[in-house]
Amino acid sequence: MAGTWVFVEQRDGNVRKVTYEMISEAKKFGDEVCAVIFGKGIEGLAPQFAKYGADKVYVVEGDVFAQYNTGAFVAQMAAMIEEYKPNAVLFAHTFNGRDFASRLAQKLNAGLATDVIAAEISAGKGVFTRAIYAGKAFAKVEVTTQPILATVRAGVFEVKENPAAGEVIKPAVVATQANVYQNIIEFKPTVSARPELTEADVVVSGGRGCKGPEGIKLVEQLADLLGAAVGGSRAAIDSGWLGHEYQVGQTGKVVNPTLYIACGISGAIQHLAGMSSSKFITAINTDPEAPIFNVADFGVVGDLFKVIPVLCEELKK
Ligand SMILES: Cc1cc2nc3c(=O)[nH]c(=O)nc-3n(C[C@H](O)[C@H](O)[C@H](O)COP(=O)(O)OP(=O)(O)OC[C@H]3O[C@@H](n4cnc5c(N)ncnc54)[C@H](O)[C@@H]3O)c2cc1C
Repeated sequence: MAGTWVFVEQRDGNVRKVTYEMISEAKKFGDEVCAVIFGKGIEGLAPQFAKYGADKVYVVEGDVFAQYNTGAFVAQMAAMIEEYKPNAVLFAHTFNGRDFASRLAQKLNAGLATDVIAAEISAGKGVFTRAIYAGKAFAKVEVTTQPILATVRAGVFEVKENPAAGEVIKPAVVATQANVYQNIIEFKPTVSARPELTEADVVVSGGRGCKGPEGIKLVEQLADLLGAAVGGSRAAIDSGWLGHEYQVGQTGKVVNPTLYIACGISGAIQHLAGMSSSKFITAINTDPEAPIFNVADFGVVGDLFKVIPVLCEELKK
């Protein structure tokens, strides 16, 4: 068994940055690195993976792969693993990546490390660091079955250019419509000019302290001046001030930006689970005892309705 495979996370030909992060990191393990892409009309994407170090690109085209669906993707990947025998397969720790990797692990009876933030992979052994207890502690887990499977958190590994051959390989397509047991009837993406929450370099989030849509508007203004994504605590989401897709935390999205600005968010453990690995954390909160200040690099004890407008004015200068 040889080679580290990286499953390409893409939708409609838009490749998520975490794919390049995984390819760049995989180079460190000294083994052959292969990108694996499933989709329809995606062959043109193949050359871009070579730039970051893909020695080979497995391209699997077909109608059945037009949208992510568990049955067909698992059947196809399992057949390819059987044929090519990679040492490890990495997936993005996204909703689809989590679904895919866990179902594949079950089918192959293989070990899976999830939400990985550091990895060491050698022949037959993968040692991974992952956050546990909502980010309060870190566990090192060893996967000893083959292939080694892992889902990787976005934003933890650096993207590095490292040109490689990128030889395109077209494996036999074995998945058919018979493997599809749920159809996506309609897909409506949220249209936003802001960066995608899990990939943004800066995230500005609002919590219950925003007190309503007016406070959230201030958060959005600050985000737009910084070219940032908007996020929210569950309290803000449950109050209906932001859609569910904005929730950061244990039951929402995990973000890992360079800068996370928490506005009117107390810092409950379930919220920290989604943002505590941000490189720099800033908090605006009226309560100096708020737990968010325990993880903040920089904090403003103050009323967000006063602090954010001043910040916005400064940023406009
Ligand atoms: C199983 C489970 C899963 C959960 N998953 C998540 C999750 O994924 N994400 C998540 O966020 N939560 C999650 N929660 C909820 C979590 O426990 C907290 O209830 C939630 O994060 C609190 O949101 P908040 O910080 O906005 O509100 P609060 O805790 O009410 O904090 C509001 C903060 O705003 C400050 N404030 C008030 N007025 C102002 C002002 N004018 N200016 C500045 N600051 C002000 C206050 O001092 C306070 O610190 C989960 C809970 C459970 C049980």
